[in-house]
Amino acid sequence: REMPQGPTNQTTAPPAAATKANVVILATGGTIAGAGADATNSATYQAAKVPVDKLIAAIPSLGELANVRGEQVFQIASESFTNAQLVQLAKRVSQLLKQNDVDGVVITHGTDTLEETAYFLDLVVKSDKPVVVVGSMRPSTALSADGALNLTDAVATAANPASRGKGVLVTMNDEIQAGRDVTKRVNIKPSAFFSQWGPLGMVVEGKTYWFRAPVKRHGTSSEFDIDTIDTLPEVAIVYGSGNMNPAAYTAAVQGGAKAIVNAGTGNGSVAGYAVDTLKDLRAKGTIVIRSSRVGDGFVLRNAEQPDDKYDWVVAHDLNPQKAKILAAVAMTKTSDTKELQRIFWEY
Ligand SMILES: NC(=O)C[C@H](N)C(=O)O
Repeated sequence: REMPQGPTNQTTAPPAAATKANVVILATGGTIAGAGADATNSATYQAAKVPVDKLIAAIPSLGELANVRGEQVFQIASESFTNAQLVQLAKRVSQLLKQNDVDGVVITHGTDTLEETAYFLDLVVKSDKPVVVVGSMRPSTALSADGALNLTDAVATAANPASRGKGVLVTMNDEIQAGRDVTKRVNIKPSAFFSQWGPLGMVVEGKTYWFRAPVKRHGTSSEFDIDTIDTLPEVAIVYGSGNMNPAAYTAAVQGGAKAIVNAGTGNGSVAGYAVDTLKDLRAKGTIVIRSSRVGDGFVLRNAEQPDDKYDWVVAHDLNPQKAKILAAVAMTKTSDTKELQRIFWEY
């Protein structure tokens, strides 16, 4: 849009560029950078195709919210994210946030594992500056594509000093969610992201509106720091179901897992016929963490299973994929189960 010209309009001119926040957009791929063959292709497309400079250029109004610049970190679909990439991305975020000329960071990301990355950054990036992770459910080539507005909301949130100290945030479908709590709940609609504790706020027409703030440890109050983490231990999730095969637990450990997150039925329960397998693995050193395949609620210690007696850990309200992230981060420091349980209560 054209800005007013000439001396008579000077008092109504937008704020000078120097007063705007500097936001770096780190692009990693995903559907937000996806492209389909036709505008009717909302679900059939290739993720991770459009480079970050093109994403930014497609939304000229971003420049009214902040001084933005892009950096292509990866170009992948998020289901292909590895621990090595998580570490590399977090180190880059940490490095950027230490710069005086960076006020906030936005990360464009596939939605499949967006919740893992957001929680990981929440735990290990020691800064109060806003970090916002964003994706889209439809590629930019589709009718009613959601990426441009989600990215606009992310930049608006990252540029706003009110977003500082609230942990890593996620902007999807007009909402501002806590990176710790949010999870992908629907695999095909723009309203895909949900937190059982509710969104923190909303973004409407480039303005943020806040209603709550996280209480769990994160950012500068976290004991973890990406600057001292180079690798993450292997953690496996084993899914509970009726008539499940306990050999899945053993196979995970044989495959290199140092911890198993049990995506248990109900309140993180374990089939009676599988208990001995898990007790045996724990006796040989594997960390056993009880989470639940049920989306909401939280696993209670010593309910369903005697965790004190078996020396198991409970995942609190973290779903299995979030519990996997916290376990991996925590185990860079300790394999003491009392310490691990403390960490699961606090983060
Ligand atoms: N909507 C998406 O972004 C899904 C895609 N598979 C990804 O996670 O990269």
